[in-house]
Amino acid sequence: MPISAAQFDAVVDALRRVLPCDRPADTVLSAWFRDQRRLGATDRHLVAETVFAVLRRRAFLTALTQPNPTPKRLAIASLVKVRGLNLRELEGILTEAEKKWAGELKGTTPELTLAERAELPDWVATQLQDAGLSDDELLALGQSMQNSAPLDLRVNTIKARREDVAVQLARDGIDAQPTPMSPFGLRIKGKPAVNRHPLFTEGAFEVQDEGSQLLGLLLAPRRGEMVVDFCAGAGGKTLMLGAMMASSGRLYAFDVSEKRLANLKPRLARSGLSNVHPQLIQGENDSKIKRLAGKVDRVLVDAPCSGLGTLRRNPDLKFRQSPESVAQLNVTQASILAHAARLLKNGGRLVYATCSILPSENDAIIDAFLAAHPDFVELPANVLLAEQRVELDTGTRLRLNPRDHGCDGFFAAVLERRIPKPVYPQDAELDEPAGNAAEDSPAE
Ligand SMILES: C[S@@+](CC[C@H](N)C(=O)[O-])C[C@H]1O[C@@H](n2cnc3c(N)ncnc32)[C@H](O)[C@@H]1O
Repeated sequence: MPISAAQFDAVVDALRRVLPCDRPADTVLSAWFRDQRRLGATDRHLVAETVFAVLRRRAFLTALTQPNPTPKRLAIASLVKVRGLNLRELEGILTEAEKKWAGELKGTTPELTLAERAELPDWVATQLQDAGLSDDELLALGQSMQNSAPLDLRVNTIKARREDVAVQLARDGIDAQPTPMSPFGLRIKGKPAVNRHPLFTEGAFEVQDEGSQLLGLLLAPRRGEMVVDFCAGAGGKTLMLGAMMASSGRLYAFDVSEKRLANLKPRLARSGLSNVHPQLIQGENDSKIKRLAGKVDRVLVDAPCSGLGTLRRNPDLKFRQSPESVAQLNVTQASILAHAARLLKNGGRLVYATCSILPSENDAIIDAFLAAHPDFVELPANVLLAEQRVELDTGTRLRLNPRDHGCDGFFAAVLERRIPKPVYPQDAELDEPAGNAAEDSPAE
């Protein structure tokens, strides 16, 4: 479809705002859209698609537009080389010189390094290669992150059944197929505005990547249990855990961000759950947490991370993360895990998860934790998923990526606390008390 001069100008202006990558691209773009009242839905879609295409293929497009990778030239190169528009479709937009250059682009293939072909920063490619990824694997992983992500829903099982939601959506022209792995998931064809659908406002489903849903299945919280979602954010996973507990027991949603917890409130209201207790904490050392030590059945640590597994949705993270920012995150991740682990009673289960593909945020954190905590053992994720009838075997630790699993890049390890029996009976009282889950509260 041809693109109009106004649409093209909008793309270039939006790119100018987004490309410095000093703030999240989706935040910058949303703010920019708020000021562009004259743009209709089709224009906005085109602008967003083109901006994100440039971010996803920035190394390739930058090489093509040397020595002058301006927002305008990046936009032209993206439309011609990534989207495949022909020059007729750009008629009336380009100057004669730009038309000539765009014509030459058609037959140009720039020389790229392996990391550039994978569209990954050098330091990320190096970490992955050091962890054993071959050139072909690195390339395939990087390329799978260059597509846009599908739209997945998680059906709220306390309000609806997956089959019924799919049928109702189909009646409204939305194609929703069961996700291949998660028993609660639906994958939507295209990008319809599902958050305006009555089933969404009634709380029958939430938007959630299938990979996220698998983390809940690993934790497998049960009715009546005491559960902590340590890094609950806006509650994507909290709501799933609450539904898995059939709205019974107690589910604490901790986070240090007041704003994110505030975003949980309307979602919680829609969900119909009555077992969720959001708690703002000052950090992993907060006294509210200490009061729960040794009393909790299950803890989810969805740790703050680089987000490098979500490059399909947030391609700007490649330019906003660095070895230094990841090193800082590693310190926080290890500290959160160590503090969260103290909450568990004997036999309790903890899932540590990230949406990162970097070994330093994943295996390195778990290996160091296990070496320092002999009272924890690791449970095999593949066996736990098989128990939940999920056909997926990535070994002892869960490792998801868009190339092999069609969902975002996720990592998870499952730990169980096994406090050794005291050798001398008088030592028994030194153990942390098992506590009565439902009656203990961190805040009161
Ligand atoms: C990956 S996000 C969580 C996403 C959320 N679980 C969801 O499913 O929507 C990580 C969260 O950790 C929170 N966080 C950062 N430092 C923390 C800390 N010391 N203790 C608890 N939460 C923390 C951040 O505010 C952020 O909301």
